[in-house]
Amino acid sequence: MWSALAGSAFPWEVQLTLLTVSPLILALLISLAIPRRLRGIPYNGGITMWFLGDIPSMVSHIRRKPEMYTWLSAQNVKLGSPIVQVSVRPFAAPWVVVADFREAQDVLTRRTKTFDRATFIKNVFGTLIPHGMITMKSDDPRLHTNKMLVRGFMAPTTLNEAIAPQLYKKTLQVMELWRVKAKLARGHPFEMTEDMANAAFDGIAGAVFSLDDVESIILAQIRLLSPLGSVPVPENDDAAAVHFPKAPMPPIADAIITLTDSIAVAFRSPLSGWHHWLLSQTPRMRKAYAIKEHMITQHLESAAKRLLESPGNITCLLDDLLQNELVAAAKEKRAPDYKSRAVYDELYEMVIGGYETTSATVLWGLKHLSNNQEAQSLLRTELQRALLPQAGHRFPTVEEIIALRVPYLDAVLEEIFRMALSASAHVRTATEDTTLLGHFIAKGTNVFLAINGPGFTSPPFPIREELRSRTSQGAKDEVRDWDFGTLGEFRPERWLVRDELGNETVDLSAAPQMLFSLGPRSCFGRRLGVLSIKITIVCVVWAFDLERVPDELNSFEGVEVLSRTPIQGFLKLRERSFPSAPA
Ligand code: HEM
Repeated sequence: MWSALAGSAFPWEVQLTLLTVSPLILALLISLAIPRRLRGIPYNGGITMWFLGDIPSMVSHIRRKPEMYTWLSAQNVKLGSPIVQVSVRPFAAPWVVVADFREAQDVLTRRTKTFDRATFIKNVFGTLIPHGMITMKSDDPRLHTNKMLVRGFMAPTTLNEAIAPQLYKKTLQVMELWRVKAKLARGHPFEMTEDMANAAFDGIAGAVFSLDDVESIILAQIRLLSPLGSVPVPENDDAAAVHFPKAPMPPIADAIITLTDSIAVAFRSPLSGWHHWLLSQTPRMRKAYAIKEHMITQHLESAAKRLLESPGNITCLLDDLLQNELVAAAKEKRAPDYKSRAVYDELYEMVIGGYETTSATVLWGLKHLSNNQEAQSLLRTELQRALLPQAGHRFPTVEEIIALRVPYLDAVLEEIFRMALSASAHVRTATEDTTLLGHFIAKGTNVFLAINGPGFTSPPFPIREELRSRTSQGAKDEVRDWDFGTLGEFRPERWLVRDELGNETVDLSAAPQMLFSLGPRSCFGRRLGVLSIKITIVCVVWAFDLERVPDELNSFEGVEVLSRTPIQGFLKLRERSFPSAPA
């Protein structure tokens, strides 16, 4: 630098100033980059920690095991503490990781003014849906407007009458695809991850936009595979998987999935939203964004025309949103504003929120059912007892599935949610200086409430009662002493109890489960997600035996894209004299 300046054309005053100021700027940058610790909260030490914080450790973990959240809760175990701090973002305050059911429940449901929607989440989703509610703090004045737009989405009538038929239609399509694949695979396992993600996309995109069948990824795949008489099958190795050719993605699905999957960059990269914003400027992403916008505009315009002619004819969530806006506009004597950014982002947010989360959860569920043959056959027996009299040799109708009252099915679903860990931590940001488990938490700190470690899937850390918040202490009796000895096992019966009349029912406090989070900012689409998962599980178990997959293809390791998905999503399906579709 000295020699470069000496030969430069700058006047000597400027050179002197640069020489004095540059080291100061460098020192300032270094001091900003050095992780600032929260006093008293355990953290990883060591020389690299001094400057880079935990970034090298996290990056090396993600290289071996592509999951950030398992690394986070592993730090609690490593440091032997229910509360730890990690430093994984340059120039940013450390994150706090809490691994304890009671404290997570307290933060999410009772300390909602002190802990709000996280800036981490805003950075993850902010590039694609800056006007979606998921990016907003609870005191954001836009939140109310957005909530008004989507207020009827999860109403039982909307879900049962308009949305469930869409989800059901798409589920029967994936059943048909798997029938074709199971026949071609001749008893060999095959990968389901992509099919399940595509089916979930078809389902949620159908529910939100009522997309045409030409946009269905699953139908394109059926068209490709059904005419094939055979595919190469490894003859001398029963454990080897069969692979199938893939149909090209329909353009709208391709664009939306490209955009949605790109969010993983913001989630995993130490530069988070910045990194994702840069990626979003590439020609491929810009093109995908333009296709998505054009598709929404077209659907909004045609639905607005249709709803003005015949109000109340709701076929998807977009119709419901428009109907809300038309009613509000008429009431307020103004023109409807159905092309606001809030409208576009809320509609697309439903796809982002519902696509990968739902498919990942179903995949984990199917893996557990294939590994637990007893639970699977008990579920089938219970479904047959409830449905055979009306359904006979066809798939149950969507109305029959909705009306099902089978406690064992509800218990299986609850156990799938508990073990899926497709969302393995919930995040909040402190809105003021406060304390958590006896430690000072500075305003602005991101707090990760890990649900994939101690207190959930393994015994909790012992915590002195006086370290808990006042509200947590007050709710002590709401949380049970669970038997952690069996929590690593898939046991749906843990949720079943007898009520005072002796009827079997599900006890939702029987085990620690908060997959959809808790409190006012928990999952908005939970009901839709549960409905979709219920329809899929019933149809799969009705149509196929899920045989145990050979060990070499049966790992329960996960990969985080946006949700945590199995790395090995193999299933071995045996068709049970395939049911016909309802007339
Ligand atoms: C198995 C399926 C699903 C899982 C595991 C899941 C999980 C979650 C989680 C963990 C959150 C964050 C909650 C928090 O910060 O406390 C969330 C938020 C959200 N989810 Fe889901 N979700 C699922 C399905 C869906 C579906 C189907 C939709 C849309 C139709 C959806 C829409 C949303 C929205 C809009 C939010 C933001 C809510 C807000 O800002 O208040 N989710 N979800």
